[in-house]
Amino acid sequence: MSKFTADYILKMNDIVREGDPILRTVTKEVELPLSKEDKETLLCMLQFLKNSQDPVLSKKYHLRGGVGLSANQIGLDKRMFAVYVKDEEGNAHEYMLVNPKIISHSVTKSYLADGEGCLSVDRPVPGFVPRSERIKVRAYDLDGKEVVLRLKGLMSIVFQHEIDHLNGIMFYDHINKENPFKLPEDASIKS
Ligand SMILES: O=CN(O)C[C@@H](CC1CCCC1)C(=O)N1NCCC[C@H]1C(=O)Nc1ccccn1
Ligand code: NI
Repeated sequence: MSKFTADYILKMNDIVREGDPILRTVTKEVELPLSKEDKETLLCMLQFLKNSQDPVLSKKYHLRGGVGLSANQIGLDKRMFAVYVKDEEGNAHEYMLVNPKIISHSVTKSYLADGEGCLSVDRPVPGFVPRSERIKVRAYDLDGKEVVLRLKGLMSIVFQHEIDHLNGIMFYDHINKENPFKLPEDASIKS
């Protein structure tokens, strides 16, 4: 069994930082049906995100708040990620998915108004990160069942950030070098 069992409390020192080659790796597809080990790792990753957004636990464990986490960010060459996002109404949306593929996307772009950060990047990198405004994703859940998700808004951006990680892409790869705050005409800004 790997270190990342369901009851293992993931901390910031378990998260690899830029410079580690695993972050520039195109991660390997995960075998289906999911092994017990891979299921436990995903549960551990989701718990980290929940802890990181909990006012008490994030302080107790010194966690930076995170809404998504990819397996290569904890050093695993596996095509899987977890997402935990609370929406404006306070409803939580959680996902633990493997072998994701963006099967279609909008021409229109969107950006986070404050740019993006990354738990694997210990420095601010200013600039807009252009992303597809809407995406359709096919992936597999913990039971190995195929899921197709149509995403927009913040969730679409989070999924693109995580799927980028699984392809060895960092958010700042998308920032315009000449003018980091360049906006094409058809962009909508998400705050
Ligand atoms: O690969 C995964 N990561 O690197 C964790 C990242 C993933 C998000 C970055 C932009 C889209 C996905 C993460 O969550 N953060 N990045 C660094 C610290 C802040 C935090 C964050 O952006 N939080 C947030 C954003 C919008 C709304 C609410 N909270
Ligand atoms: Ni990241």
